[in-house]
Amino acid sequence: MRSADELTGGSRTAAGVRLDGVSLTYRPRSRWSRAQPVEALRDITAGFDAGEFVAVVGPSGCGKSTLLRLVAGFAAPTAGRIEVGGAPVTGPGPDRGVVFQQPRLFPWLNVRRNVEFGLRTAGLPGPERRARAAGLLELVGLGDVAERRPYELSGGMQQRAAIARALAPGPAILLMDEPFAALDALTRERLQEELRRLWQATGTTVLFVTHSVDEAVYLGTRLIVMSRRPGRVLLDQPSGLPHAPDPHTHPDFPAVRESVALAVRRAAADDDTDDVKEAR
Ligand SMILES: Nc1ncnc2c1ncn2[C@@H]1O[C@H](COP(=O)(O)OP(=O)(O)OP(=O)(O)O)[C@@H](O)[C@H]1O
Repeated sequence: MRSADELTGGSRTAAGVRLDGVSLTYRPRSRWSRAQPVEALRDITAGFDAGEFVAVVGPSGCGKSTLLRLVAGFAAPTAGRIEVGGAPVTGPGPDRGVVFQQPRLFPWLNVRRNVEFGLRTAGLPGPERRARAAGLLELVGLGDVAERRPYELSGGMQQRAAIARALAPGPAILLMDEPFAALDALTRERLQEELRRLWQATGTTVLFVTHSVDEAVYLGTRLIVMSRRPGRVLLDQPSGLPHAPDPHTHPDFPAVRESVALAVRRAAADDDTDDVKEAR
């Protein structure tokens, strides 16, 4: 049995995240555009410890993906500061692995080569690359299909491959943007369970965006509820549920889920937001 370090590269330990007064307003790219600026996030301050599983929920359009993109370094905040592992985020980096709603695998590469991709660009020698990819594919249950192309896999298998690819460089934090939203209910449940197991095995920090309160409470050790746009943090609490064996079976699960669901309902009903003001 390989250790978690061997499987994930072991090059980095999990990192904490710090957001200080983070705001982002999307502005039209061209000065000739008639589109209005969109204030997506306003003054977000939060800190997440290394190894936490942070689940972010909130109404549609409240800025969840934007928050993830900022931590990933795909965009820069209009105001405020973001640090991962104590270092300011100035762009994307191998310390942050990203998994999107769609697997976005390279169709011209087989599954193994997809997982090896980041390791190849990082210059890892062939044998080490192959060993690490094989270990990760085993861990996500794809050992048997390593030589197949993405189109030959089901949606759930493709998403497992995307998770293995994101984990391959040994990221200090895994950023996941509704990774199971496009899957059928049964596959989604299975992958949630597997992700919990992977998180426990690798100890990496996870920032996970979802629409599902149940999924957030099942997976998250830390629960964040965002307001309607411009997104602010309405609720930030530890889940308080032990994550083994299965949080679903814990007697407090329904109460925690209800408190988060209530905060989401309040956020969605809040009509004192810019979206609603603009619509008036
Ligand atoms: N590139 C962009 N240019 C302009 N506005 C944008 C851009 N990307 C997102 N927005 C707007 O910013 C707001 C936040 O978007 P974001 O995708 O972060 O929300 P979300 O909470 O992830 O939404 P959903 O839950 O529906 O996926 C939305 O009003 C969206 O329309």
